[in-house]
Amino acid sequence: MVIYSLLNSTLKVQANRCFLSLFRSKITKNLVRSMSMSNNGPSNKIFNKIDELKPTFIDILAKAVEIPAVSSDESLRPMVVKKAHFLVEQLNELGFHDVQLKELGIQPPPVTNSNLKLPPIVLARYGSDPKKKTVLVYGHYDVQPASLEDGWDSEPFKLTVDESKQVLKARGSSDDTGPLLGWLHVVRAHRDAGIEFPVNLITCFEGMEESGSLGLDNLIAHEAEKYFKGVDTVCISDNYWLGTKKPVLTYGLRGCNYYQIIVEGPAADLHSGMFGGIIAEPMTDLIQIMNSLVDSKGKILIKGIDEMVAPVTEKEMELYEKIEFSLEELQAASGSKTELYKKKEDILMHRWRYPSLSLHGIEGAFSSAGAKTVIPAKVNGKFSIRTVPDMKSEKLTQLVVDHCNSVFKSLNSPNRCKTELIHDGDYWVSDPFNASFSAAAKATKEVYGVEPDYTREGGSIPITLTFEKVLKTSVLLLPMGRGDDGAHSVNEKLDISNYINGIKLMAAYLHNYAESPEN
Ligand SMILES: C[C@H](N)C(=O)N[C@@H](Cc1c[nH]cn1)C(=O)O
Ligand SMILES: [Zn+2]
Ligand SMILES: [Zn+2]
Repeated sequence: MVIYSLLNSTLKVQANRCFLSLFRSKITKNLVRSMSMSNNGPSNKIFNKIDELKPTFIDILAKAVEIPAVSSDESLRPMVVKKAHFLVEQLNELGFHDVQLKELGIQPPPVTNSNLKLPPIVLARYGSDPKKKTVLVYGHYDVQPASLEDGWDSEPFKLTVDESKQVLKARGSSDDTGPLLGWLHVVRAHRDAGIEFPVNLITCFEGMEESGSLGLDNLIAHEAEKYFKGVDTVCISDNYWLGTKKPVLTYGLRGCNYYQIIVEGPAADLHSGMFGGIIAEPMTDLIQIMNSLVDSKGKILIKGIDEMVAPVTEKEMELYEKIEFSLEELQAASGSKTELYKKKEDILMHRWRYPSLSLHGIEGAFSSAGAKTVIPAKVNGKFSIRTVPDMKSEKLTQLVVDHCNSVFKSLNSPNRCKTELIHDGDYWVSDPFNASFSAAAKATKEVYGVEPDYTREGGSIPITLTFEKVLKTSVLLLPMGRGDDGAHSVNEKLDISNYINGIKLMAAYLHNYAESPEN
């Protein structure tokens, strides 16, 4: 009744005036949606269709993961581009319109091939009804590297359907090819079931997320008033439940600053029998510097970082108490009992709201089997720092570079040393009680029968804050996979139930958001 009279008065205002302010047009859009969707929520019909389409969804995932779209491997860049084209085919087949591949130009240094093109952004629309809300869905089609030698039980770029465990195993199954395809499957299910799509959908799929989302900030700024004009909210499905049983909605991410320390000296790799003991070895210098960054308890040893971290508040402490968490599940996910903390609060805080520094590897070092007696001439040590409020990227980089330079200086080495930022991406923390989160909480109840937990994530999705700031919209993180999926690790998997229920969750979320009286 209230809705009707409000709607009537809004429509009268419309009739009496020749224009609509942005504010009024938003209210009208919401009320019209409330009315038309009220008897029509996410029906069993769409859920049944999603169940029916399960073999098709698995088939499409199999085709997608076969393309080794590793963004960090320059030699595989054509494969990343091939996967973008694969998505374009899918989008066209489903009836998306205005499908565009947006080029981002040449990859900035540090890069080996100075003419390397960044992979394109895949933009597409499904519907453009001014009476409907517009949801932008972001996902990434690039993946982390993977090879059998890393210890995979099966070929990483071939989907293994493990019937006994009911899982889909392949690189990208959970991060992020499976969830990205989920949005396309929601469209297919609506189309095949003959159900009207509840919102206008815009896709923004990138191929550089695993390598710092290079170029995407600029594209979002450029398209804010063009392709992305009118976006009411952004939804990202590119993270995971905290554990293996309870669905979650995520309202925070850590940022990531990725660095390399390059140490070089000799003109070429040398025989350690001939030169060992008589020249300064780059690797020896590098190890000293890397060893000075973090201790075995995870404490960052670079001065000035702790001072940048926002203090814990009492209110924040209460949030951790409510969250369901199992130490055993964490141990199963890591395949070990090597955790540094035992208490839930300590573990969650150190994953979500404190920075961490991880040493990733050394390019140029001997790393194969056998016992090669070589002195590497040039080595690049790679490490990253997960950032949290209120750390500032530029200040952090200054602290890191000063620290590495000072340690190198103390070695009195004749070698050359340079420390540089490879890429950075901001942390993000949001209000988890806006219309988008409410729609997702309702959807979670409808699909899983439970209220979700509200979590933050230790990982990073560099572009999240940009969407929020530049498009001036809310952003929701709606994960599909579980905490033990093995993203970035060996034998990455997505449970079949998470894949199918995740698609239902996306569908229910879009319907609920469309019906919501607010934006
Ligand atoms: C959480 C997301 N699925 C993810 O894996 N993000 C990467 C992004 C990244 C890569 N370099 C810096 N950030 C991550 O958190 O490692
Ligand atoms: Zn990832
Ligand atoms: Zn991801």
